[in-house]
Parts: sequence; structure tokens; C-alpha cells
Amino acid sequence: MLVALTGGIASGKSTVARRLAELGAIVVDADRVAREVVEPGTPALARIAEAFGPGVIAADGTLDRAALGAIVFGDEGARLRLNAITHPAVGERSRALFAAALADDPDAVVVYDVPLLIDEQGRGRADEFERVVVVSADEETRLRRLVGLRGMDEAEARRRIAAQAPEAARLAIADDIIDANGSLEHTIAQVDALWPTLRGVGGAA
Ligand SMILES: CC(C)(COP(=O)(O)OP(=O)(O)OC[C@H]1O[C@@H](n2cnc3c(N)ncnc32)[C@H](O)[C@@H]1O)[C@@H](O)C(=O)NCCC(=O)NCCS
Ligand SMILES: Nc1ncnc2c1ncn2[C@@H]1O[C@H](COP(=O)(O)OP(=O)(O)OP(=O)(O)O)[C@@H](O)[C@H]1O
Repeated sequence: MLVALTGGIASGKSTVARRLAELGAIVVDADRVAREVVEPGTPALARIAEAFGPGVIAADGTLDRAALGAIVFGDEGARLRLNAITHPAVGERSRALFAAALADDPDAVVVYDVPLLIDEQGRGRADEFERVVVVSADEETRLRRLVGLRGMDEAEARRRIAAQAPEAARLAIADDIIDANGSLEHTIAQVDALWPTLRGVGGAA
């Protein structure tokens, strides 16, 4: 079973993914894969340096994430150029990880924690997955978490939210919705109720 877990920034995807892992899922984290594919020496990092200039490479040769973030979250064209470099590499590496997990255990529930499953055109990569779970939280809730819990500057938080598909577009492709506006306990309880249906027992799969 291959499941996509998506949601807007700071909706609570990682929190849900962590719970699913505790319950037995194998989680592949797209943000983490996106870091791996731009490590020093990778073709993607070389292309980023070419496209955005030496200012996005730190003195130690790693990607200066703050510098690149400042460019791409304020400029849609730049963000799409970055996506065009990173997304094929992230997709390829992620698919290899899914295949390895399923080869190891064909009954595994593999969960792909991915913020950008859908794109401006609609379904994006959603059709690659048997189930799409959307973690849903209002924009104001997400903004409060970015500023209050992660210490992000409010303007930066608004720019990041605006750089993603609207909530309605995510909800439109959901097979299952986890409402993450409430308490953590409420979120976890919904994950626990969802899990048997992903395992193919105790409900519609
Ligand atoms: C721009 C970068 C350097 C900023 O790094 P930073 O450490 O500040 O953020 P991090 O990578 O932890 O991402 C945090 C969140 O930002 C959002 N986000 C990241 N990249 C993008 C993007 N291209 N478009 C919209 N939202 C994005 C996601 O919700 C993500 O969970 C980095 O996000 C990046 O390289 N992005 C391009 C790769 C990508 O699309 N990653 C998303 C998963 S495929
Ligand atoms: N009801 C809730 N459900 C989920 N998370 C909650 C809830 N209430 C508060 N939080 C907090 O909100 C934050 C959500 O962050 P989390 O990393 O899970 O989001 P994310 O969607 O993975 O973000 P990103 O797109 O940046 O990776 C966490 O600090 C979590 O503890």
C-alpha cells in the first residue's frame, strides 16, 4: 500500500507521519529527500549554483537554505526554476525508496510525507498513490504555528503559505482528511482510526 500524506506548510504532516510510523508504517519524508539530492557534489546542487549564483552556496560548500529560500519564496518564477531542478531528483529517489520498502515487505504501508503533491494544474502526482491523506489546518492556524512554534517572521510565513496550492485544491484530491486544527490528541485519535483502513483491515481500503 502506497499512501501520499500531504498538507499545507505547518499543517501537522510530520506529526501525523510520526504517529503512522509508531503504528508500523514506513515513512519517506520528501523534505528530507529534497535535502539529500542537493548535498555537496550532486548534479542538482551544481545546477542550483548555476541558476541562482554563488550567493546560495555557503562557505563550506553546502546549500545556503536561508539565502535560497529568501529568493524563491518571494519570486514565483525563481521557485518554479528551483522546482524544475529539484523535483525530478526528489521523485526519482523517492520512488527508489518506495520500491525498496515494498520489495522488503510487500504488505508494508509506505507513507510519503510530501508538502507539494499537487501543483498549479491540479492532481499533480496524486495518481501515483493508492490513497491520498490530507492533513488539513486553516491558514490562520498554520500561520500561528510558523510564527509561534518555529519563530518564522510573519511576512516570510505568509509568503511560504502563498507559494503552495490552496487548501481547497488539496481537499479536492483527498481520500481521507485529518482535521489538525484542534488539539494534538484529536489529531492523533484520527490517525489511530485511519490506520486499520490503510492496513486493509477494519474498514474500506
Ligand atoms: C527553498 C529551500 C532551500 C528552503 O529551505 P528551508 O530549510 O528553509 O525549508 P525546508 O526545506 O525545510 O521546507 C520547509 C517547508 O517549506 C515548504 N516548501 C519547500 N520548498 C517549497 C517549494 N519549492 N514550493 C512551495 N513550498 C515549499 C514545504 O512546506 C516544506 O515542508 C528548500 O525548501 C528547497 O530546496 N526547496 C525545493 C525543494 C522542494 O520542493 N522541497 C519540498 C519537498 S519536494
Ligand atoms: N492538532 C494538531 N495537529 C498537528 N500538529 C499540531 C496540532 N496542534 C499543534 N501542532 C503543532 O504544529 C506543528 C506542526 O508541525 P509539523 O512539522 O507536524 O507540520 P508539517 O505539516 O510537517 O510542516 P512542514 O510542511 O513545514 O514540514 C508541530 O509543532 C505540532 O506539535
